[in-house]
Amino acid sequence: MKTLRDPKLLDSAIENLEELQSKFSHNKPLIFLDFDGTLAPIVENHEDAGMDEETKKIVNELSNNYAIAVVSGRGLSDVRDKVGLADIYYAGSHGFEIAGPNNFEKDNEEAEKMLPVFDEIEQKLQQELNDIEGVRFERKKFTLAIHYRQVTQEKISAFHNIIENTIANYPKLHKGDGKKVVEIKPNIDWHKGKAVNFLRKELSDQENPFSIYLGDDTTDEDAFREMENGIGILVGEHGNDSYADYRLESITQVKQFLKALL
Ligand SMILES: O=P(O)(O)OC[C@H]1O[C@H](O[C@H]2O[C@H](CO)[C@@H](O)[C@H](O)[C@H]2O)[C@H](O)[C@@H](O)[C@@H]1O
Repeated sequence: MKTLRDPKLLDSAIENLEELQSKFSHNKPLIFLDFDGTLAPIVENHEDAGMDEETKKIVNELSNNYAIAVVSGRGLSDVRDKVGLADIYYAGSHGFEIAGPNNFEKDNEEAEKMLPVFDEIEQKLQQELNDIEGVRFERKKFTLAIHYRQVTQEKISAFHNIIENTIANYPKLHKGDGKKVVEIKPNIDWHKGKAVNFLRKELSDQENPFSIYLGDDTTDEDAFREMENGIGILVGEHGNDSYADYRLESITQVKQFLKALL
């Protein structure tokens, strides 16, 4: 059972590398990687995010030695294009759409039924938020991100109020938060943690394979908390307590850590 802790009290995964590696010395771990804030730096416009050449090379080499999956809030096709590796697994839309090698595909069936509701709320929110400058919509298959990184401080509470009032009329949807983004998701008991547990069965023949999950945002907490046999590593901070076991300060440290696994 994982417990919530102040991230400042978490041990560094880099400074405690030997201790950490000893936990899986006889058992090659599965590796789960979040994308934004973990493999790619957070940038002003969501379209511009990307991995640098060094990170691409490390993830590519890692995929030759380990079973890996990238688990992202981004849409599946978007994150797959940005990572660019054909032979690994991906979970997009916060786990609602999953794909892997040999044409493996698994969309959440309940979420599938909600696509018309997403179309409706997207249109409605676009009209209602039209007067707030800087709002950016990002439609993923099963989730809708509404970015406010470029909204001025004095408009932010109006932004949240409009979304709150609108979503109150849509019981089939619920609202989550991320870094300067509101995410509208299906109101279904499914998230990155459940997607990771599903993938752990796909990626391994073992009953309960050892796994490592690296992530930076509140949505990654679902994966840290649900991890049955493994280590969660929080990258940077998201402003709240964490279920992670270790921390890394930055994407530079993520690269150092992943290189050490090669
Ligand atoms: O689960 P992740 O892979 O971490 O995706 C979470 C969200 O990341 C993206 O938004 C965030 O990164 C943007 C680019 O750096 C930044 O501009 C934005 O403010 C951040 O919230 C992505 O656009 C979302 O769809 C993901 O859900």
